[in-house]
Amino acid sequence: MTSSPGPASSASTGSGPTETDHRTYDVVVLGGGAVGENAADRAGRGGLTVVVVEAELVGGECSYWACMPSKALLRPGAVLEAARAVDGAAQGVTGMLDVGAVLARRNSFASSWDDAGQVQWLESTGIDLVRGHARLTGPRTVEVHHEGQATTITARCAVVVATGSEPVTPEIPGLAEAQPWTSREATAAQEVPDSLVVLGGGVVATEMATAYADLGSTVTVLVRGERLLGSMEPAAGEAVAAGLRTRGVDVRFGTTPTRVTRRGSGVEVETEAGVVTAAEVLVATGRRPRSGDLGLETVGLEPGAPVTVDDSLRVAAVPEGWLYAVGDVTGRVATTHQGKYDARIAGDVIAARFGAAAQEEADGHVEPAAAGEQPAWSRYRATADHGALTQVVFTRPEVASVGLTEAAAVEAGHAVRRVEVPFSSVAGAALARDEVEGRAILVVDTEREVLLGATFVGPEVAELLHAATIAVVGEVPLPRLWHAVPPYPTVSEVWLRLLEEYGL
Ligand SMILES: Cc1cc2nc3c(=O)[nH]c(=O)nc-3n(C[C@H](O)[C@H](O)[C@H](O)COP(=O)(O)OP(=O)(O)OC[C@H]3O[C@@H](n4cnc5c(N)ncnc54)[C@H](O)[C@@H]3O)c2cc1C
Ligand SMILES: NC(=O)c1ccc[n+]([C@@H]2O[C@H](COP(=O)([O-])OP(=O)(O)OC[C@H]3O[C@@H](n4cnc5c(N)ncnc54)[C@H](O)[C@@H]3O)[C@@H](O)[C@H]2O)c1
Repeated sequence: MTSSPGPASSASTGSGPTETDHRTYDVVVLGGGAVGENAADRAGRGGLTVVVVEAELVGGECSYWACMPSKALLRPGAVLEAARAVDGAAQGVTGMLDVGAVLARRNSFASSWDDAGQVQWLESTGIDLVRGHARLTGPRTVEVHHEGQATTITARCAVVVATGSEPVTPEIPGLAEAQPWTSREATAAQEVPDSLVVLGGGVVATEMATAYADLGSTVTVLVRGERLLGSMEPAAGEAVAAGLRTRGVDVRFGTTPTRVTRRGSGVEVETEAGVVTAAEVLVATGRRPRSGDLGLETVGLEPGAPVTVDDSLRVAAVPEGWLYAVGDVTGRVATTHQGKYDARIAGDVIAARFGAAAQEEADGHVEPAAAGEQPAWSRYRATADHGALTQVVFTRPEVASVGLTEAAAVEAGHAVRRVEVPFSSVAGAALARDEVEGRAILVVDTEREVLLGATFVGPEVAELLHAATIAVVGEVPLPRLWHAVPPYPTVSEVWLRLLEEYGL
């Protein structure tokens, strides 16, 4: 163990990996996505030598094929629509989206799929990068293969798995052979197809249906179940379905394809209710942990399964506490911000157990800070993963949620009251756009009079969410929230309406 970040030991004399390259670091992070980067950064700040192993682009899915490019595709349509929603401004907005400019701006937000900037950031933090596909070969040992060469890396302290997730393609006859789009093609496309069939009713399906409708595609969404955004409040899915239909999207519920065939310049999607043809088909039916080819079996774990962790992000099933996992691969969270939260905690736990501070404590015979179970809301325990997850769906209307839905709260055994108000009761919302739509929902624990969850559905509600998150995480009693006065005339006055509706 070294006491400060710096060059780690290496058996290699050359500058790059060779066939006999063997390196040793305090911490080895498998996967350089946004989440892995954060774990590496926090461990490094704690005085440990760290290497990140990355098979594709440093920055991962979020930077190049997920959050950033998808939001860049969605934003221009949202801005145009916001202007059109206000009389006086609407008259000044007479044109359509400039599709070429939208795609060019998206390219820029995806750094043109070049990770030089993120590599530079790694270098600036003193974290080393090894490119290639990593596999565990046993406790604390990783082998990396890249362009015919192998590097063996030994971790003195910890290995962190941060390899993300990959899309699932359902077993529909002909679908795989039809070479469907996944979220990668949808977020990176350089041309807009005339028409698009989307399979799925979750976040990717609704966001990409919105984006491609904005860009001029004729979009059909085939949903297996009876609602969109099934894990959120039902009102969210209903509003998003209505919003998509208003924008010309054909949303069909209770529809599962029976066969998909690519013919000439398009695809035919057969369903029990008839055939849908389109230029492309996008599969947006969920993701699975990217853990199938990671050597998990060498340390007693199941390849392909989520890498299950405890609240310190440690893989408890592996003895001696050297294996950690963060991000999508854990099956615990599926957003960048929640993955990064876990990564900050994992990095801090590792630094506290093995870093310079831990050394000082151990020398003084004091128990290292992150050993053992930590109290709720400790910086070494991912408490927010249970009951305070946040998410924004960038559809129109937007959906922003934190914590438990009413159904989840009831199922968890809480005494619950649902409080709901329309944005039409808020002066600031009427100023923001001429036709006010949307609603705010609170889920209140009536025994403790604190919030268990909140959902906002409406235009540009994303920025309203953090106040709710603070109330949930801070377990702020509603009578105290009464003293948090929202300015007039802002949309945040919806908080006042909600508390009045509750009876304060
Ligand atoms: C279309 C879309 C839009 C999204 N939009 C949002 C959003 O707006 N906001 C949000 O919070 N979340 C969003 N998400 C979710 C978000 O992208 C993920 O939660 C996030 O990328 C997970 O980060 P991660 O670091 O765990 O995994 P990834 O970003 O997948 O990173 C994992 C990295 O590990 C590397 N890797 C994998 N296996 C190996 C190996 N064996 N050896 C070496 N390297 C390996 C990969 O190449 C990759 O770079 C979106 C997802 C999709 C699909
Ligand atoms: N704004 C954001 O935060 C954002 C945006 C996009 C994606 N993401 C994350 O990425 C993850 C993946 O998104 P997603 O939309 O692919 O998954 P999802 O789990 O949100 O939705 C999957 C959808 O596919 C349906 N489905 C599943 N199997 C099917 C089958 N065999 N046939 C037909 N339909 C089927 C489900 O019923 C559901 O409607 C999500 O967990 C989400 O958190 C986040």
